[in-house]
Amino acid sequence: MRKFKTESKKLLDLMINSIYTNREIFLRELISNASDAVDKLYFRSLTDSDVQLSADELAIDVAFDKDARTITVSDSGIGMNKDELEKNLGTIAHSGSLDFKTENAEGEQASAVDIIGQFGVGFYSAFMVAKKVVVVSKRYGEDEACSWTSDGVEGYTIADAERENHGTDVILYLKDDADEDSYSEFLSEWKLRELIKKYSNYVRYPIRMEVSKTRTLPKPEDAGDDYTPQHEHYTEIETINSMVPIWKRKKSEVTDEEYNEFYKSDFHDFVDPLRTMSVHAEGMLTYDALLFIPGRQPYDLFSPDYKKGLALYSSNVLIMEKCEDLLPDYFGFVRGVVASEDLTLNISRETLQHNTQLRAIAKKVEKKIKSELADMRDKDRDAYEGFFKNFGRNLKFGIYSTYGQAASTLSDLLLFYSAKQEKLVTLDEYVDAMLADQEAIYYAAGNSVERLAKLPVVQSVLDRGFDVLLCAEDVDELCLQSMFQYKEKEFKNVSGGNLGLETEDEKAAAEAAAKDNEALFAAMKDALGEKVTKVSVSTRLTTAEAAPACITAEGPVSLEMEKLFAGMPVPEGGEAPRASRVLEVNAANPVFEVLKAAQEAEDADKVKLYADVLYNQALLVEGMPLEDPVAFANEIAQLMK
Ligand SMILES: Nc1ncnc2c1ncn2[C@@H]1O[C@H](COP(=O)(O)OP(=O)(O)OP(=O)(O)O)[C@@H](O)[C@H]1O
Repeated sequence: MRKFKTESKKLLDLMINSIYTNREIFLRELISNASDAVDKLYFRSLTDSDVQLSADELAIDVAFDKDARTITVSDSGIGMNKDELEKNLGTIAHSGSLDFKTENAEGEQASAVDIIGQFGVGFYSAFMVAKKVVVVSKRYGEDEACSWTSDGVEGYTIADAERENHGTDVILYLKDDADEDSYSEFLSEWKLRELIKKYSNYVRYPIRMEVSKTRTLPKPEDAGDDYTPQHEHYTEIETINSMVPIWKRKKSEVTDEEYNEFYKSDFHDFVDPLRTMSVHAEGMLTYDALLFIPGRQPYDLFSPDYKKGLALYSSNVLIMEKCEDLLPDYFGFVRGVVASEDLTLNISRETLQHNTQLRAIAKKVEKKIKSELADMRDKDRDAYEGFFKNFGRNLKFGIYSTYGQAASTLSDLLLFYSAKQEKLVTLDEYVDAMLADQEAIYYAAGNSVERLAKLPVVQSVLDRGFDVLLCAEDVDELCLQSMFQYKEKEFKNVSGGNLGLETEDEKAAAEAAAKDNEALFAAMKDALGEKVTKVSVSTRLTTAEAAPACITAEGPVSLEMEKLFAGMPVPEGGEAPRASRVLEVNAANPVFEVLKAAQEAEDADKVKLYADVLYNQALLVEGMPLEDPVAFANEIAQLMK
């Protein structure tokens, strides 16, 4: 069989320029290699009693030199000799680390190490930012040090070198700044610290860097009253990473305080999380997850800039800052971390090869969040109401945007304001409190609970003993309508078509009033024209005390939805959907007698005037805009004359 030939120059170019989308990951890759090298030596110390290591040897150092434009990553790990430099860095896609892992997979101590490398390409990412890379290395237990130098284009040279102790220095000579590409940004303490924190915070060995600090000098004894405190700058070696991932620790051993601090620092919040959840799963896929429900609503939650997702770690190295696939949209407010050693990464470590793994984790994560919320709803109602105030909208929108599909997960988490109980209730609580003969779940939609509570149509349902959910958020009605029903009880808008709540007597009375006053209703419909589809006798306003008239909507578009659609952009040539409005007249209210009298007197102008006034009043009560407020004001003035 013939062997494939490779154009190594082209392959290298491909490695450097096509694999990664984000060049700042070069530091992550070099630190991961250093960590692997330390890990290998640590492994030796566990399996060979002649190998004794000091704590200092189990560390990684990062340094930079602004003038020389270099960044150096050093470790006191296993190191490489000439042959290894040739094999590992001279062969693209050869991973000495993968070999190590495979060779030692069976050993007793295998679980003590956490080797990150597997593809044999990460090192070359250095050439995204460096025009030259020099590696100086000395293999543990050997006397000679050697170096490997390359410009990442033509090839590499290997030579003898000096290094006191075992380990490796990787020295990057940064590229020159070009118009749009600045490499100098990496030559700063602040930037390197940020990158270490972001990608390598949980690497198990300390990553140290010299940092500059300021301190106040002690006040001299002979200082006078006018002494102003003096400061001095100094440098100090500091460990930048926090090393132990909090999600790897047993829940019982971590204090709430520690979880809260972790949440606030890693997710940039200044308020403690409302709830913290931890998941540890073993089996086909072993992983840990640490999830937080924020204690406040992020200011950009509903802006297009908000990105949902959980941080994804593999072998303690950050793979994705926000892995969207781990969270459904409706739980997009949850922050947290998923960490697993079992993920099949793609070569750039930017994504996974198998989405089935993500799907399996996402399913578990969703279940966990749901059960946590249900638990809070049942055991800590105050906290839950606080949560719902912040994120209830996400849940309602989740039901609407999935056309009701998410209702099976979310509907029992919803809260609505009950007009009868004057507090927030769940749908279960509403259904449990339903009267024996109640067939539907009644709701009213508008823009404030207080206003809705006063609506005649709401009062008429309450008067019959039925509770009404007062829905004051724009998404409420869309959410209820996409669910259609809850526990086989249909949702019904109290200002929708006939609710069928009237008694036989009321029905008969309404029919009689309609029959006796056909001409009056025809005249009123005539007067109102296209504004209404019908003027009829109300079967919901049936007492003298109830309002003289109300507006209801027949058909699928409710009055509240009409308002909502009116605020949305309409496609060209289209028209915003309108509700079919019905003016319902209360035949028991004294006003009806006045109407009848005007009709009997054949005073068409008066009938028109009254119809207009009643219609506009009903619109006002509903919170609907008047089509012609000036005309309405004139009509009222006319009545007063
Ligand atoms: N600091 C180091 N000390 C010792 N060996 C190293 C060091 N850096 C790299 N190597 C060797 O070079 C090999 C290639 O490194 P490279 O970063 O390209 O790939 P990798 O780490 O094996 O895999 P991946 O592409 O998944 O990161 C490593 O497997 C390791 O054997």
